[in-house]
Amino acid sequence: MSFITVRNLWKNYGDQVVLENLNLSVPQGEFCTLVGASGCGKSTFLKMLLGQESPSRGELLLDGRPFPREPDRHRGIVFQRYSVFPHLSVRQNVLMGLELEQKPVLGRLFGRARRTALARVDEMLAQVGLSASAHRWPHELSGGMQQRLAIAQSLIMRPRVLLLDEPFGALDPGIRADMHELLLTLWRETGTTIFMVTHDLREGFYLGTRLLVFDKVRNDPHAPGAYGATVTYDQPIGQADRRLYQDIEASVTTTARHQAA
Ligand SMILES: Nc1ncnc2c1ncn2[C@@H]1O[C@H](COP(=O)(O)OP(=O)(O)OP(=O)(O)O)[C@@H](O)[C@H]1O
Repeated sequence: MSFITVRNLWKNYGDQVVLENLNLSVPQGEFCTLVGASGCGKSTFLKMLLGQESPSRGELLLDGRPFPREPDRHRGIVFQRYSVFPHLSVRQNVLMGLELEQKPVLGRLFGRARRTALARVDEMLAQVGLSASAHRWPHELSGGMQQRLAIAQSLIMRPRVLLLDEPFGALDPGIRADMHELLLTLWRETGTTIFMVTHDLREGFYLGTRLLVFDKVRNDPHAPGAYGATVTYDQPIGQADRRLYQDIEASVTTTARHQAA
């Protein structure tokens, strides 16, 4: 059964076609990795899944119903940077979502409700290895720790869909490897459906259960905005071979060169 259905989806900004004719059917618990040349509309697609942007044409369905037009607790997002609140401690950053959910006006929990929420927060911090940093400020954390915090902040809300926009792009290779293992563990534990944008095809192959390549099939050098990108490869990972890897890398590089020209 399709959890997320994308049907004949288009997105334009003014005269510029960014995405054209996207069609996907994604079951619950899938880990989709999205790759493609810069400017191919990967982040725009995530923003539509989040409810921050709406499609120009076509359908986006969650459990067979139109996607909520506003971001909500069922969809979490982590960006490459700046996903956390700099003026809140680590613990408060993770607590805030629960407080706003339960007390949308006051934004604060008291008494037993607060103790229960804090117990959940502390458990989440332990899962991402940040227990010892609970009372620190985000600027006191390394890049990897900040991304752990951003992931904790999203997952505490138990989102049905987790959107990751190049979450490890700014991290050193060693830290990235640790983050990969952490993310895979959390994904297996929570069963959440993930869409993750990456510029690293290897990372896409390693983490995902399904690889989606965004690319332009048509290009008019005189009218660069006339055609948008679409999904050119939709590949279950595991059945992928070296030849496919090379084909995808070549097609993405060719489009990147066209965009830069
Ligand atoms: N709010 C907006 N208004 C107008 N144009 C936009 C807006 N958001 C994105 N675009 C344009 O849409 C195109 C796709 O942008 P998007 O950020 O989705 O690409 P991307 O594939 O995620 O790129 P990158 O890999 O560099 O992050 C770009 O040409 C961008 O300039």
